[in-house]
Amino acid sequence: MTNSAFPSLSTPAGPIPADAPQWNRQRRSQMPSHRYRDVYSRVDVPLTSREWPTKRLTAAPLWVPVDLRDGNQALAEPMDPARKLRFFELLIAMGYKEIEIGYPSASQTDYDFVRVIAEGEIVPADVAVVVFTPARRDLIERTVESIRGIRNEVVIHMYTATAPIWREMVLGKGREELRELVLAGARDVLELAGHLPNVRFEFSPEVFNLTEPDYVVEICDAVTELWDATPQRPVILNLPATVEIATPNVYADQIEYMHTRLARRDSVILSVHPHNDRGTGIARAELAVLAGAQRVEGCIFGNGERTGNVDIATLALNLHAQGVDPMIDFSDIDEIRRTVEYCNRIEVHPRHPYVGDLVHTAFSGTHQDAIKKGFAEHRARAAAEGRPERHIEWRVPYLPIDPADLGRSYDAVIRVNSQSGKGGIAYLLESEYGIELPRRMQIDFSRRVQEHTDSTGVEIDAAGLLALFERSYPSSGLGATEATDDPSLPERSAS
Ligand SMILES: CC(=O)SCCNC(=O)CCNC(=O)[C@H](O)C(C)(C)COP(=O)(O)OP(=O)(O)OC[C@H]1O[C@@H](n2cnc3c(N)ncnc32)[C@H](O)[C@@H]1OP(=O)(O)O
Ligand SMILES: CC(C)C(=O)C(=O)O
Repeated sequence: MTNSAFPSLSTPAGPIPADAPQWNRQRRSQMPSHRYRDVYSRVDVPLTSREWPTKRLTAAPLWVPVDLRDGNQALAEPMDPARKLRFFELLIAMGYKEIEIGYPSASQTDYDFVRVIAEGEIVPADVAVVVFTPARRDLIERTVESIRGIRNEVVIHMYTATAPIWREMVLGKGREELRELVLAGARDVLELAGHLPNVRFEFSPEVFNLTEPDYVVEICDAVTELWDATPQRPVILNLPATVEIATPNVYADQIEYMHTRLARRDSVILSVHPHNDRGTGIARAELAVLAGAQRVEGCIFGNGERTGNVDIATLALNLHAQGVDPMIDFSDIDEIRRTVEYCNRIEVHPRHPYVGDLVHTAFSGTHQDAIKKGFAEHRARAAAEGRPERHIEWRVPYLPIDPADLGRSYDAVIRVNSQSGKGGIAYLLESEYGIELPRRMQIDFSRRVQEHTDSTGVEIDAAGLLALFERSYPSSGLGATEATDDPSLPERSAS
């Protein structure tokens, strides 16, 4: 049966599943879901008991932004040198201590940028830079050549896909041959850069999340042995969810499996690199840290191939919102966003966590009412405690963090349309014009605002509210003039 409004869609015509509860009348759809297999039939997830669900996030992991490599390789127009430099300077200013700066064998631009880092004086001494390479000798040579002269710590990050489909379809190798390819690459890295005292190594078994667990432990252990990982010169093992394929708890199980089985564990920095194909990159990274990950690679605001890399700004601010220092400075999030948008030439969505234009805004009446009461309580409590408002505990309903922590004002916290109520309208008039409406008048005026916004269908700003107010109550004498002492009419407060 076709749906007249949406002719290309057909109403599901299949049966209601036999085991569906009485209250659920959904029918089987026409979607060809039988074409896909669940994760449990694609990869063994052998953990039977787990510690991670009982753990808590109490400290920030080491954040490693990969915007200049993984983010960059996803852009229709990769960053030019000026954009790369601007992005890099932003990352330094925010406080990142390890930054992936590129894939020097990919293009002359990437190579030249590494040379800019090598030859300039722009990297603080306590910042390590990461360069990325596949396990191919020619490309490893080019990578090592690119870092010559860098005095900072450098991480050479080598990757090879290890999952069966990639092994067979892309690289044309069996398990043993692939192991040999990885070890040959690792030997090349060691031969060409092992003598450089400021260089450390990282290995990523790409598509870790679809690789047989015993095999990935075997490969990783072979690599850490070859590179002779020690606590003084630890090796980073980075376990990517290159393409998300399962619920985040499965990834947490996979990470805990590795965390508890890897050899030389005290000489390994366990790192994760989630993507966001299922929209669960954040959850994946958070659960992975519970499961033993110490380092997280991602992109600020989640740029990256397909649906992006995990968003390390959201991850960090999730910690902040739990009272944990994110170790990265987001106190001017709009400046960060402007720079990221300029460099990536991609806009940040208005609903993007923490940074979107609308994420600190309530249009709906009951939420506005709660926020208004929350602000009043906040101010009163600060006064009662004799402490600045910015220092006391934040408890305002519907605002998970204080927008001021991110350098934002409260201007857009309440915006009025037909979904709004008297609390929000009163808040705007009071905060913008110092007009305090008595409750009876709030009720009356909000009815008039409702009529107005219902008929126009659009938002009304504070100036529009004031004009409507003056038209509605000409005898109030407010607006540009004096407050009245008639108790049924509003007062203009001293502020
Ligand atoms: C998950 C990730 O983000 S991985 C990073 C992906 N990023 C990029 O690819 C961006 C930069 N890449 C590039 O500029 C180019 O791909 C280059 C310069 C690295 C290589 O270019 P080319 O030599 O033209 O090779 P091409 O791009 O076709 O790569 C495929 C070849 O590399 C091999 N390969 C792929 N990954 C790896 C690896 N990690 N280690 C060794 N070989 C690999 C493939 O088997 C294939 O070999 P074949 O040609 O013998 O079949
Ligand atoms: C190779 C790794 C680090 C990666 O970029 C990925 O798997 O997405």
